[in-house]
Amino acid sequence: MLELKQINKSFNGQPVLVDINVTIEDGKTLAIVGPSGAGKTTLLRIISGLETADSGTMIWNGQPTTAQALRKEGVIGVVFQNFELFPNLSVMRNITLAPTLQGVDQKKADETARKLLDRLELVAQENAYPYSLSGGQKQRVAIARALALNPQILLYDEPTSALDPLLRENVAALVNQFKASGMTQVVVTHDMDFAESVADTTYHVGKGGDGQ
Ligand SMILES: Nc1ncnc2c1ncn2[C@@H]1O[C@H](COP(=O)(O)OP(=O)(O)OP(=O)(O)O)[C@@H](O)[C@H]1O
Repeated sequence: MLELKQINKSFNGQPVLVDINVTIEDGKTLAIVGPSGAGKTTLLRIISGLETADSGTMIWNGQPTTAQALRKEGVIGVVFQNFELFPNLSVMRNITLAPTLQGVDQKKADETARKLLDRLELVAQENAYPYSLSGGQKQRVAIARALALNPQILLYDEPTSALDPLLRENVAALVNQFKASGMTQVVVTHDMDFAESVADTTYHVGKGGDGQ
């Protein structure tokens, strides 16, 4: 369980997040919702260690920690809004690059990647380059890449916004499939229908007070 307590963040003197208290429960899906500009992405970036809070604490399984420490330990995986795939690498290499940089041998990394490609229906795309993939395929590669590092919490930033609306149900099915296998997930979205279709708990950013 990851707890965020009294998180505050301002940009240029403008408060964006004020006293945020949120708990990410093991095996559950938390949706972080709120209007545009409310600070959803900022909160996700703080949880994933890409942004630093001005104040507040994080507690991981009862122990005080920092997002940077969690990131270093590989606790958190992130699926970015625009997927952020490496354009000059094949699907396979996109998935295996980080594990091999972390010391996993190439053969083992390839083996893990092939299992993920199979699970995410990307076997035929193994040698393809990102430019040739559909939006849904790019997103599944981004998910496979995050899962290759075996994170304990998977965060998604606006997973439906870069996709054809018809694919929304596919993403929801995938998130729910991961939940069934025990994954802890956090989904940042402004899409309330999507949030409802995946979330065990919904946290409202930008309403003031404790939105959980
Ligand atoms: N690096 C930054 N420097 C300055 N201001 C920032 C920075 N990042 C975010 N902001 C500001 O913080 C506020 C919240 O932004 P954020 O992207 O977290 O909102 P959001 O709820 O995710 O919005 P959207 O749904 O439109 O993506 C906005 O006013 C934004 O301009």
